[in-house]
Amino acid sequence: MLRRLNRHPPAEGEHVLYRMQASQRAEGNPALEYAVAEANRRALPLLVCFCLDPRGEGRQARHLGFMLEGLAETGAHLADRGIAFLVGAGPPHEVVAALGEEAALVVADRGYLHGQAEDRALLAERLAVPLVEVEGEVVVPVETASQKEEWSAATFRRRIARHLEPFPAPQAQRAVRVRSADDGNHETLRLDRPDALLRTLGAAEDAGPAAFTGGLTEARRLLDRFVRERLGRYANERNDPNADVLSCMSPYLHFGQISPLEVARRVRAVGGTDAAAYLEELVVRRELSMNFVRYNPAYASPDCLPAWAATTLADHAGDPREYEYALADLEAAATHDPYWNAAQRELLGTGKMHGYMRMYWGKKVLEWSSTPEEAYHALLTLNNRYELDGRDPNGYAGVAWCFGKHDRAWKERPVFGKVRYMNARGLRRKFDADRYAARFGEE
Ligand SMILES: Cc1cc2nc3c(=O)[nH]c(=O)nc-3n(C[C@H](O)[C@H](O)[C@H](O)COP(=O)(O)OP(=O)(O)OC[C@H]3O[C@@H](n4cnc5c(N)ncnc54)[C@H](O)[C@@H]3O)c2cc1C
Repeated sequence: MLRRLNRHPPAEGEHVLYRMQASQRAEGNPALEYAVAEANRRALPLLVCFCLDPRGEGRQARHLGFMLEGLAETGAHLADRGIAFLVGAGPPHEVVAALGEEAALVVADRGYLHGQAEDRALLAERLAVPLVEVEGEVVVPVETASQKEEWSAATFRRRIARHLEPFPAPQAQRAVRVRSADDGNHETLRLDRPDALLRTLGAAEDAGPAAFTGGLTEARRLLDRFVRERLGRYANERNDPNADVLSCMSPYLHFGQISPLEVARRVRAVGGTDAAAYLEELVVRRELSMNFVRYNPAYASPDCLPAWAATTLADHAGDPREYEYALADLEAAATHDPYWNAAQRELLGTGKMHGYMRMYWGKKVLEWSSTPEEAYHALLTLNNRYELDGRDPNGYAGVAWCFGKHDRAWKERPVFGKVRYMNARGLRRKFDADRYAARFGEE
């Protein structure tokens, strides 16, 4: 999906500029391919720029390190294609606007969070040339799938299904007509010295590195392993954290290091129940999250909740809590619950908590906080600080789900009201929770 973000007439210029933000890859990237086509049409070189923004609050070295690994590979792939990759530091609308002064056209990709949309709006204002946005982080463009906020996965599934047959085609890759990779005319930060960059960006180092290496090559290696060794058990075992059947695509999707369409097509080619269960998560659930942040301006607070959930939580706001923990206790995995602590330790140690435990983890914080607002804040803080895939539409939707979003009312009970409840007994029924607790037990 293409969208003009300002009304400037076509401009003469020395190059076409692609401002890479959400789609941090040189393959399967619709914004990049559109920019190549536009540069070729004008017989101009294409420059790709990426902006490291030191204003990013509370970002951990683990996120930035993973991102820089991916960007280094992307830079090398772009160079192979004859395209210069310029990395700058500073507020994006300033860095990109400066490079855009001599551009005939600026192209942007599309992230859905408020900060990303605001960046593009500021850039559209600053530039004196046309700015075009190209959507590439979804299988079905968000406004094509639905024109409004969807109530649940069931309502969204029906809408998006109409656009999945025939299944969207992969992005064709074009050669550039005019090379820019070796003109040496532009300044760029060196990605081969990530430590220096992390210092420049003021990244916090509380968490230590995550257990994943960034970049498309690693994403494809994991995807390949998933399809060969794990997909066949996905439908039955994806809710068992001891089974190790997940794809681990979320960090790579979050940073746009692999195309969601590439992942979807690879799995779909296998077919069968397991592939269908996976596509339900990757396409329906993930793109429902994009729908949520696109259409619900309050996605980062309990104000986003449906009326029934807000009402029932308010009705039970005064219920006594059996346990109450402050953010610091939660962060330190210092609760009375060995399963919850194990989940928090998995997160701290690896940068990725198992998906099934994320639900339990969120529900318990709601149960153990003095107010739903405090619980909401604690969950988003921990999720965004430690999950490698945090600060993502999926994270906002996942936290909101713990408070009733995209869900229905259940039997009423203390603290939760009619919001779905989870307990340790339920975990033990589903899988060997003690084995999981031992795996991520205290040292
Ligand atoms: C409280 C809570 C917080 C969460 N925070 C995040 C987050 O910050 N970032 C994030 O990407 N996901 C988040 N999720 C959703 C989900 O848990 C993760 O996407 C999944 O565990 C990632 O691991 P994977 O790639 O190995 O998953 P797989 O099971 O292999 O799934 C493949 C892909 O499908 C998508 N997917 C899977 N489950 C969901 C889901 N429930 N909702 C939406 N998309 C899904 C993801 O893109 C994932 O990469 C959260 C869920 C909850 C309940």
